[in-house]
Amino acid sequence: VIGDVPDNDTRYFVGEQDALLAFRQAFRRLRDEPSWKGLHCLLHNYSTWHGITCLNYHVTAIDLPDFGLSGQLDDPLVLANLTELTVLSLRNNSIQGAMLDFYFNLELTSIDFSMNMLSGPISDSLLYLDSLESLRLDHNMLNGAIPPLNQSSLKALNLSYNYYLTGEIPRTATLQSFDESSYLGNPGLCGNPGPISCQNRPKEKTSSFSNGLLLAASVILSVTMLIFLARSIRDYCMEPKESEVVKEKSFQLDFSGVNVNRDNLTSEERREVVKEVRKKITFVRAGGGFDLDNLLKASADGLGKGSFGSCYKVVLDDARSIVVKRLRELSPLSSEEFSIRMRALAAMDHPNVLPLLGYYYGQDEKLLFFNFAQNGNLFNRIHGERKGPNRIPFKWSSRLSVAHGVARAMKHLHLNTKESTAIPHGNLKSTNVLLDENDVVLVCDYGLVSLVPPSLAVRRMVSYKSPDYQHQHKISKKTDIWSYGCLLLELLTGKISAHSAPEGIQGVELCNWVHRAVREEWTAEVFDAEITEDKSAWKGMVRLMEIGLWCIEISPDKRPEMGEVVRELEGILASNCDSEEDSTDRSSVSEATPTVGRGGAVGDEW
Ligand SMILES: Nc1ncnc2c1ncn2[C@@H]1O[C@H](COP(=O)(O)OP(=O)(O)OP(=O)(O)O)[C@@H](O)[C@H]1O
Repeated sequence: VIGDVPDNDTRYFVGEQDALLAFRQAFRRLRDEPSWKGLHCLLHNYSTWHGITCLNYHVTAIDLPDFGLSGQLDDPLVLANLTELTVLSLRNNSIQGAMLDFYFNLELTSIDFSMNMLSGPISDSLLYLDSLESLRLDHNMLNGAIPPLNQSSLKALNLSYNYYLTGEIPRTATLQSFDESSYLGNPGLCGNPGPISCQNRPKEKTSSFSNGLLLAASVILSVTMLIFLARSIRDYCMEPKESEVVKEKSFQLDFSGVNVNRDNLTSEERREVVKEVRKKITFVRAGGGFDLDNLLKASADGLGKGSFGSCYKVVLDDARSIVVKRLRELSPLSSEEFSIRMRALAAMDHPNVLPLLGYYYGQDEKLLFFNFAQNGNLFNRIHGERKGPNRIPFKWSSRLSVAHGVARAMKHLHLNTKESTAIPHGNLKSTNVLLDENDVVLVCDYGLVSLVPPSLAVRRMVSYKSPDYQHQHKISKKTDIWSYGCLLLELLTGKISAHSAPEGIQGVELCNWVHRAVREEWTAEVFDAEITEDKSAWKGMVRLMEIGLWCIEISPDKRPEMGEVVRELEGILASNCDSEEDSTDRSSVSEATPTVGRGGAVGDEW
């Protein structure tokens, strides 16, 4: 029914949408398919996308048999976000490469990849599909051993004519219950109920056997890894409180040293544990996933403790660095509520917003996963190593592009925040502005106001306290704009604001200080000495200071919108480029000292 949107309409199933888009990307036929456009299940609860079925606003079926799909799915977890998927039918296409993994598609009842060109082993993930009723993988080129499928739900199986399946058909009740037609056309496969007896197998099958052994070993290994994952997460959740952890500077997520007696768990219990853990970790971005086993094996270094928890850096085996943000003192949120909020955060996709990769929801523990920003935070860039030999000057043009990047991110957050469910940033400050390896700005810690009780949000958020915030205890877009103004003042003056200084660091009443400077017509001293050397940029600096003052107008109504700020900054950037060109010609450099005046943008007296 069109318009039948649930109350929680802020949710935007970006994960599901992304999964389908990534799937589409692999096949030209789908890229050209006119119906695969726009939102799929979210707004209508039915799909206009050919072959896609929705139920309760989730994708439940992909049914594209005989559809001319030719190509390869490079990411085996491409459909991981389709957690409600029950039917996957891609029969009689030309799909190549490895089979998909279904570790996160636990509701699957029917999988049909028959008559494609799949190669490589049959995915072990099938072992975890408790509701699987029908599995058709016939007429492909799959190799290796058959995983020991034993779900009683499985009523139809066809693995015939893959040619390269090897080893003995596992003696599980389920696999033994099918007749030989399920296994025909695999000369390396032996044992009941297949057509070839293991005794009669030719000698050269040793290699196949060892392949089988290897595969069986890898199945066991991966199950073992998953049990570690489950136990590690459980043990991780019982780690000392974050204050102790941060004090230690680092801690180990690896519990492989702990004497885990895996034999204590029946296979049924193992599967339960693994399923539970998998259900609790959700990746919200296609391609944003990472190997969880790796995550738990790596050691984690404490990055610091903030208002809502602590951050840890974890370096994965593939050298990728992940940040785990461990949240505390949240509102009591059900898994569903938490996931709606997470998906709202994930939907805030912008090149200057640090993307959420995924999250973990446990009873006592909530974790968010992000990429690590290599060049640290803006606070350290402005104030770090000030007098030390390692200080790299933070030039005007870099500061201006940081100001621009933050403004773009804030504009995006504001435009994509519905008034009714308002999630403004809420906590903009220099430690929440990160720089990646190319110095691209990534604003982080946005939207957390939606996760904490209002009383706590009021006490802990809005780092640079605006007068309206102090009086009314209301967090709004206008308090964000105030914070942005303070951030500009910090960037321009190089002074630490008392309101946003990390614990143990002294700061000044920055807004008052700048207003005094303006009132008393101080000149260049108001700016950080590191940038005033570049005299060609003074005009831009003055203009940026004026924008900062505009943002910290006492009356919220007089503060600009972020869109206006972005426009103003783009004006400065354009003239900055001009003056950089001109500055090669010394004659055009003004020698006048800058004076911050009250431009048209600045109104109220202080
Ligand atoms: N993805 C990231 N990459 C690099 N550093 C990060 C990342 N996320 C957070 N940090 C850094 O980790 C430290 C701790 O962050 P955290 O968010 O816990 O606290 P905070 O930003 O100081 O305060 P608050 O919680 O009030 O925002 C900060 O110095 C922050 O800049």
